Amino acid sequence: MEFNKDLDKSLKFKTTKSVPVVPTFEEMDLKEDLLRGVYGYGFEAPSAIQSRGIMQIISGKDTIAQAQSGTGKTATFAIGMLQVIDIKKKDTQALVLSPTRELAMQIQNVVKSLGDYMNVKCHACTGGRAVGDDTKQLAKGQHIVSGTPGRVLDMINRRVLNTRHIRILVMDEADELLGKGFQDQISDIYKFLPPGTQVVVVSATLPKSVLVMTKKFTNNPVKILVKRDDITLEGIKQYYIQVEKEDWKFDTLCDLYDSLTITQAVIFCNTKKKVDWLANSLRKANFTVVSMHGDMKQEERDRIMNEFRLGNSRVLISTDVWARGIDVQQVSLVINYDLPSDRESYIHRIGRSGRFGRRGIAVSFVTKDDVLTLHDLERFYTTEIEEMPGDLGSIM
Ligand SMILES: Nc1ncnc2c1ncn2[C@@H]1O[C@H](COP(=O)(O)OP(=O)(O)OP(=O)(O)O)[C@@H](O)[C@H]1O
Repeated sequence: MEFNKDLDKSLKFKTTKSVPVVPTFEEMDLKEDLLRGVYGYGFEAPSAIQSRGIMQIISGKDTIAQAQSGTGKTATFAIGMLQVIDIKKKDTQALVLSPTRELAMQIQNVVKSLGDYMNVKCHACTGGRAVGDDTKQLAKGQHIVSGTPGRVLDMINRRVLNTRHIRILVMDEADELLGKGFQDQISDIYKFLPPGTQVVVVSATLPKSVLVMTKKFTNNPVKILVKRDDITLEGIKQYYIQVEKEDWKFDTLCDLYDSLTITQAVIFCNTKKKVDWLANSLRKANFTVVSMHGDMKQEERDRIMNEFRLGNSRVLISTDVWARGIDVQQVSLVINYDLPSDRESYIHRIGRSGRFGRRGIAVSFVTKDDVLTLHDLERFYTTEIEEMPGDLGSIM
């Protein structure tokens, strides 16, 4: 009996008591050139997760950091890493893993910007590019590597990425990385890291099954967690539109098009094929859209990302390759043309809007078959998804 009780206790996950809140960046005692980088990037005060997480990471403790979408998790681990690396040494001292190439590159950019005055070298090590380029870049010495699991593992196996001096591993979107698709690669990479490597686990969603799994990688971690009913953001209003059947979605979307272009919008479909079909159909109907998914060549993906980030294209259609982490502040509207197939994806998708306190709107198209899934989302996150009032333009 005793044993079971203990096991039960060990499976309870709660935010660690006594995680201090540090209200300003000055009080974090950061290196001067890092602090300059933080202000230079335009940050004035730390967000909730930054006030709690940065110092824990700097202290060297394994850290599980959960916070709502768009609330500054990237800078939490970026500032943490930049503070602890020794810039005088050329070795790779920190490794960040994330599930998509675009996210790994975005993280590289954030690290380089925050670490600009430190002259940090940070390389994005992602699939879809020439291996030779990685080899060249890594040979120059990179303090921090931000990559996708497959390419990172490949570079380690080829002895191009030396793991001997790595002291911190960040798993961004950790629940995705520890899911079926990446689990084995993550375990393989982990085996190459020096014993005692500090592990930082980050995501907006951390289901219990994943928290259980983190036990394999972490040692008595500090936990900063969000209760399930606090995961959805007040600033993102959630609506649904009931459509009789699948065929009606297209006309519904066409009716909304003008509102989509007021700022920028992302439309999610569940398959690559459907993304292609929807993009082509909209273009045939004379609407301007761009699309992106994992079967496209990397140069094409890069081009679309650039155009979208610049605001030159306003409506992007994509798969869940775009669901996590991607930060384009001008996105204020997310459409689920298809409802996502899991609860976590819903949170990540709608979180592409409403970045850092901005307002966002999420609209899900719901057929009769989806009604139960929609109710499940409402119940699970204790949130309200209302029927969309007539005119989207009027609520934007
Ligand atoms: N302290 C800050 N002050 C002002 N802006 C900030 C601050 N921290 C982060 N931001 C901005 O907030 C936006 C969202 O940050 P970030 O992408 O790190 O969110 P996230 O928590 O990782 O979200 P997601 O769960 O979607 O990955 C970014 O544009 C970032 O530059």
